[in-house]
Amino acid sequence: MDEFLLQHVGRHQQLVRQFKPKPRPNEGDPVTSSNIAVSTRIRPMLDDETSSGQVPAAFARAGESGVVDLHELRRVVRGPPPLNSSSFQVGKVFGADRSTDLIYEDLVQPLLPWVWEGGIGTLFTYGQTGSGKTYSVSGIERLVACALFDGTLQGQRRLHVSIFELARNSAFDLLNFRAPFQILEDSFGDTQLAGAKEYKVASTAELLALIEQATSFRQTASTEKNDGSSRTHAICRIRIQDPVQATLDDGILYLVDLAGSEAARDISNHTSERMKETREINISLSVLKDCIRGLANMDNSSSKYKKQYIPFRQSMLTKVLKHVFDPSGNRECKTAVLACINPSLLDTGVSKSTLRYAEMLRSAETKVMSSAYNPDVPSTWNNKELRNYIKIKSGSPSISPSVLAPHETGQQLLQLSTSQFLQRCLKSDGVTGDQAKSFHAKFWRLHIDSQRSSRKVTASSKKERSLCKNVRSDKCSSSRDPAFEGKYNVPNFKERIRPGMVIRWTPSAETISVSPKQSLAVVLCPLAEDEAHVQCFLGNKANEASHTAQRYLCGTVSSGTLAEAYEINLWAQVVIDVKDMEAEVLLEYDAATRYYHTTV
Ligand SMILES: Nc1ncnc2c1ncn2[C@@H]1O[C@H](COP(=O)(O)OP(=O)(O)OP(=O)(O)O)[C@@H](O)[C@H]1O
Repeated sequence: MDEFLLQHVGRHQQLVRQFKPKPRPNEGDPVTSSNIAVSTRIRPMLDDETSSGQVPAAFARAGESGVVDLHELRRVVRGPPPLNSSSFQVGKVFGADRSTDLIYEDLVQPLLPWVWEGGIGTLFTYGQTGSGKTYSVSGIERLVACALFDGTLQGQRRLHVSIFELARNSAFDLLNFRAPFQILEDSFGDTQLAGAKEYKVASTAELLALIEQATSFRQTASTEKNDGSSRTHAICRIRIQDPVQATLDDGILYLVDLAGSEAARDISNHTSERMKETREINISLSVLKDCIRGLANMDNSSSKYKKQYIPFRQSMLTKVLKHVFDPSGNRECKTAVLACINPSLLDTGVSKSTLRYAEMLRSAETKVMSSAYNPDVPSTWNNKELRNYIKIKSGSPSISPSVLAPHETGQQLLQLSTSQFLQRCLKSDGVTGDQAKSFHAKFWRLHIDSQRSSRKVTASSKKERSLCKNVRSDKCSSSRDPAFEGKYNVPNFKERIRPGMVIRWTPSAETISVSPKQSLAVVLCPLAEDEAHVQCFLGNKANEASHTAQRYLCGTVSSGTLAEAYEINLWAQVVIDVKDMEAEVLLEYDAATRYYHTTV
């Protein structure tokens, strides 16, 4: 495939120059107060890539913030290869000309006041091998080391640092000659590093010296893509303790540089030992992806009722990142994710997968904002509504809304630990401990009361959401619509209906009670005129009707978390009349996300 792509770089560049992007549907204002910020960095092409004839195929879209365009060339039997373009929406895109300083200012700097005040903040980078994860994290670590001691953050704090790596599902201490240690969950559900060294640091220079020491111990190897490839996940954990209020939770900042995923092409020359190591890395990244999927599928507006299984205990990496993924976690955390992309034409497949997960995480952040405002349900309040409540209901003197909730939503304030909540209240002039406790109790009472009646709310918002999903799938592109068939003299799809074909359909008045919301379905088998139900899938009966059947048993197709991503539910079936079928739809399976996508 590489050879084919390199042979056609000229055509690729010409088609990319002619590419006219379709504007992405307006997804509303960018989310600014959510707990997860997702950005993408497209690194520059490296000299050896350019000299081997590779060209860039991933671009930040000009004029549309947060959109990445990815252009592949598709191999066809006859004729010149066409361009297959996909676009992805993330929070921000940092193109090849953007510096690490800029990424730090945008993604990580906002985490620092948060962890300084006792919150948990995490930055993790992911992406294929050689995509610039270590380059980005090491730059960011240096900037964090400066910012923590430059006096901008107010108040006295004690800082403690551990740096370790995860390899083969075990943990090794990079500040203690790679000594192995245990990662355990304590009875409060918090992750503990049992046996890892933790150093107290009092200056930028001390912190930088520890980071450098850890880097020298980190396990690297040469890969097809990267001479100094990190073959482990490296984690720098900075614990921030307030010596004046020792009973408060410590703030924790995690800076995580993940090992890169390797495509089949990258591992062709691996020894069996390296293959084993690659398998372990891929397993832990796959669990991470399952956790991202779980997080994206979780409905934050009703999380207490719609339990989503997030398998964060299945790998050491996600155990360490438990605070990011555990839906029942008792501390609010903020997470910044940097999805790193190698722009080369040869890497579009893996880049696509990286970007799909970035989109999934972004959909997790948008859901936090999705529930409609209800004055009796604190979890539906945005920051302005929350501040208003604090101003009116916090007693006299009133608690300062900008100190208690500088940027949080109601849902986020509920996730704040009690000690953090009280500590913030006490910063307002004249507010006593009793007043702070009583306001905390009042806020929580309102939340608990709202939960008792929220089952009804959940049911109705579920209905709204599935209607939205319907609108989205109605818009899905059909590559075999009647216009196409007429123009290119292809037999009408209704003459070609066969098992496995995906069709778009509109439920008629009779079928609407069966499945009012489905608009895509996969054909399973024809039904004879008199057959109300399929009786035997293995015998002749179910399938003996001719291909001119008027009704088909079909599996339903539901929308996934991403736009234009679908899941096929063979077990949820519906009988569809041919007259209700509108067009054939081509879906492409993406093994990485385990969703089907409409082909471009
Ligand atoms: N933004 C950038 N500007 C210039 N060079 C970069 C940039 N990002 C990465 N590089 C270079 O690309 C190469 C690969 O980067 P890096 O080692 O950070 O990749 P990685 O994603 O950490 O890879 P792995 O997963 O294999 O560890 C390095 O030589 C690095 O210096």
